[in-house]
Amino acid sequence: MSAPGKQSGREGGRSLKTRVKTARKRSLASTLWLERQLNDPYVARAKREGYRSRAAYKLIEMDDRYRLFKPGGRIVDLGAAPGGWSQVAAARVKAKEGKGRVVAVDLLDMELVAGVDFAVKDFNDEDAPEFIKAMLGGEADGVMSDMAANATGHRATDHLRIVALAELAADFACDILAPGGFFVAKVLQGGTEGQLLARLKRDFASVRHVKPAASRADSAELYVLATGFRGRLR
Ligand SMILES: C[S@@+](CC[C@H](N)C(=O)[O-])C[C@H]1O[C@@H](n2cnc3c(N)ncnc32)[C@H](O)[C@@H]1O
Repeated sequence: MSAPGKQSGREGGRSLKTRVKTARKRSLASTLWLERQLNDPYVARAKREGYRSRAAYKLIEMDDRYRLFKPGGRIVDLGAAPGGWSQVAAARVKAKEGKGRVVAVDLLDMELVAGVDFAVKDFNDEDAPEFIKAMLGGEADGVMSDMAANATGHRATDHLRIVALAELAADFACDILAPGGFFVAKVLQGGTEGQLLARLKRDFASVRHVKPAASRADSAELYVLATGFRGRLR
C-alpha cells in the first residue's frame, strides 16, 4: 500500500507507465486524424460546397454511376448523421418537382437537413423498423445504410459489428422496398459477408461491391450495392 497523499501508480489495475503510454497513443492518433482532415481534398470540397461530411461524395459517385435516385423517389437513410448522404438524397429525389421524400435516423442527433424527416433512433432497437416505416408511411425506393459502430480497433470485432448492422438493414430493406428499389450498405473488406451477399443475390437483380474514390484507400470500408429489388411476393 502506498503512503497517504502519495500516488500509488496504479489505477483500475493499470500501472502509471501503461496509462501514460495509452494517453500518448491517443494524443498521437488525434494529431494524425487532424492532420489527415486538414490535408483531405474531400473535406475541403465538402466545406466549399456546403456538405455536412466528405461522405457525401461517396454517394454522389455511386449515384452518378448507377443512377440510384429517381425524381419523386422515397428514400430511407440509416446512420445519417451528420447528414451528408441525406443532403445528396434530398437534392436528387426532389430535383424536378420537389415531390420526393427522405427519412433519416441516427443514434446521434443532427441539425435538420432541408427536406428530410429526421429522428434520433438506435436501429438496433426492436421497434426501429416499425418506427421508420411509420415515418415514411409507405414503400421505399431506396434504403441506404452508412451505419458504423464506434471502432474498437480489433479488426474481427469491428468487422462483425458492421456486418451485423448491414444484415439488419438488409432485412429492413427487403421489408420496405418497392419492386425495383435499391439497397446500399457499408461493409468492410475481408470476408464474413457471405450470408449477406447470398441473401441479396436472391432478392435483387444485381449485387456488386463499390469502393468510391472518396472512400479512403487505406480503409477497409466498401459498399455493397444491390439494385432491382425483386419484390416480396415470390
Ligand atoms: C459514417 S457515419 C454516417 C455519415 C453519413 N452517411 C453522412 O453522410 O454524413 C455513421 C453513423 O452511423 C451511426 N450509427 C451507428 N450505429 C447506429 C445504430 N445502431 N443506429 C443508428 N445509427 C447508428 C453513427 O451514430 C454515425 O453517425
